[in-house]
Amino acid sequence: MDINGARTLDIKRMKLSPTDEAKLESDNNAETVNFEEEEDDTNGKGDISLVYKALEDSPFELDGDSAYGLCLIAKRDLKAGELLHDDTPAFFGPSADLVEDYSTPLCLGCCVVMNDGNGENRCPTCGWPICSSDCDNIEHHKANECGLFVKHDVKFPPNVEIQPCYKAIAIIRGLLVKERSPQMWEQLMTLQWKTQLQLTPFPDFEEFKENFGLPEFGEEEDWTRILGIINVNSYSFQRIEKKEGSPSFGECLFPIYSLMCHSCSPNCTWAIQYSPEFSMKVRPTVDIKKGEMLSVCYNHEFSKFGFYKRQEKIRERAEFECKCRRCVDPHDLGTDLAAVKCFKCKEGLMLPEDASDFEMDWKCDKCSYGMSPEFISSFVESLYEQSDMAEDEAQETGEPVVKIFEDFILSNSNIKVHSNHWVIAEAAHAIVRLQASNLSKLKLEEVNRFTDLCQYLLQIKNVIAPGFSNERGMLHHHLARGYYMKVKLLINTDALKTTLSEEDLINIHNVQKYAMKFWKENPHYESLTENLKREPEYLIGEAEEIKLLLEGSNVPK
Ligand SMILES: C[S@@+](CC[C@H](N)C(=O)[O-])C[C@H]1O[C@@H](n2cnc3c(N)ncnc32)[C@H](O)[C@@H]1O
Repeated sequence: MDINGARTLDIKRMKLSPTDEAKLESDNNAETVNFEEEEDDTNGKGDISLVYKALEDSPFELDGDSAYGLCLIAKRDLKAGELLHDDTPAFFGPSADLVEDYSTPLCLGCCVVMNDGNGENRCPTCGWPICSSDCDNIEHHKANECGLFVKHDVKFPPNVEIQPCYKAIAIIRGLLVKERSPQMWEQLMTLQWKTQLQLTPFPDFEEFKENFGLPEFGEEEDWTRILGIINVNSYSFQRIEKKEGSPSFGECLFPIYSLMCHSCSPNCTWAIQYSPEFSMKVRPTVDIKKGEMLSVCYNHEFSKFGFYKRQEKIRERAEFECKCRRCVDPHDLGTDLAAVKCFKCKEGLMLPEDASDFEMDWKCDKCSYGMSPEFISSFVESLYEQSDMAEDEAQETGEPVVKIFEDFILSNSNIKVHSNHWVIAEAAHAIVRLQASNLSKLKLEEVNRFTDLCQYLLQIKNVIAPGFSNERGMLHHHLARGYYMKVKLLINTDALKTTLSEEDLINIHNVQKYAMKFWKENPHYESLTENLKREPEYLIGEAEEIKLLLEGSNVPK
């Protein structure tokens, strides 16, 4: 369950007029050359002493690394699960990536999509979308663009497309930090604002400012700098729901956690709290030794892929080459999430020898047969598409979707790809998600298959998302609920005592306890909708029943 969407790092492209796009296209090469010739100003020229000062009381400090740039390292040994420093955003803004047009605007206060019959609600002062009277007085709106829009008579909707319009709200709030808090501005100016690969050119802001209605506001250089800082550093949230059915989409710039680096097998987990003001919480998922770098996974979506596709995504969308310990290993830390079966001998496994060489042929470890990465990539892509069509296939054929996923696993696992290959793991995950919402209706053999799949996924996550990670926590939750259903079914057929020993029941209770601990200490918990909060409540009741059973009572019924 990915509550917070992703670290933004998914470069948001400002849509420019066609003329500008063409101009940027032709300027692009020249720009790259200039960029290389320029002295390296990737991290800006703010006052770094302010960063040191801001970190004085925290259990981590600033460090530098040749592969990662600035990063945070532990000042003392950190314990798995301990809550680190809460960071409040220097500014945030609604993110319109998933919104189509101005008819369902985003609230400038809480970033909720106004699709609940409140699409016409406006701020009484500036006339821009505000969902309710609760949001009228939100400081981030009132003290920022609200007055500016009144002063310059900027009306909603402005004469620009919806995505850049909302991006401009975040940029304007960032620019206003310069006047409202010069110290924070200096601190922000130390942040990285250009990506390593620099695939997306910066827009020419002059025309945009004109169309938006703020031709005189802010220097173009500062607009560019703040957009760059947002693109490289902001964390986005996509699924925190203020109320059921009305999701919020936004991105926040955190002055401290912007310095944390990414890992595809991280040692910390993060969450953005919806209220009071989008604070960010970070916890180590494993014990971290003094001097070790803290890392989070910027985008959980990427983590599921094997090394090749994952790196491709990170390069494309975050514009850097990931140097984490998982990405430098073609074996994905021994899980072999990307390994395919040899096309020739059908026995060996194919992977490249060097994960950092994207053009290297993949070689069979038994017969040395080689294939190009492009071929392997399109082969894997077509397998994934096949499993991705399961829902459509189920609708067309009337076959249960779980069966279609099962057949997919059966015909590909250990036949065309490694049994841990990410396309297989994804199909297994799809089954777990589908069956989890249907557990009380499953037969014993289906429940057994469900718990087997949870364990299969756990053996992968134990390596790539170790410790107290969200992924392992959720899998323990599903496993615990599956075990409980099994106990219940066995009791109903009077087969409990002959099937499960007392030791088995103790193990089941331990899994329940682990899952409850995951919920209790989960930084995502407060952000869950009421609906999702019911899940841990079921678990607590079920754990109580297993405990009573262990003590000799005759529950559950
Ligand atoms: C949010 S910033 C982190 C702080 C940044 N290193 C700095 O110097 O300010 C994200 C950037 O850090 C670098 N980075 C973070 N994680 C990395 C990783 N796993 N491998 C390589 N570079 C990484 C990339 O340049 C990325 O665009």
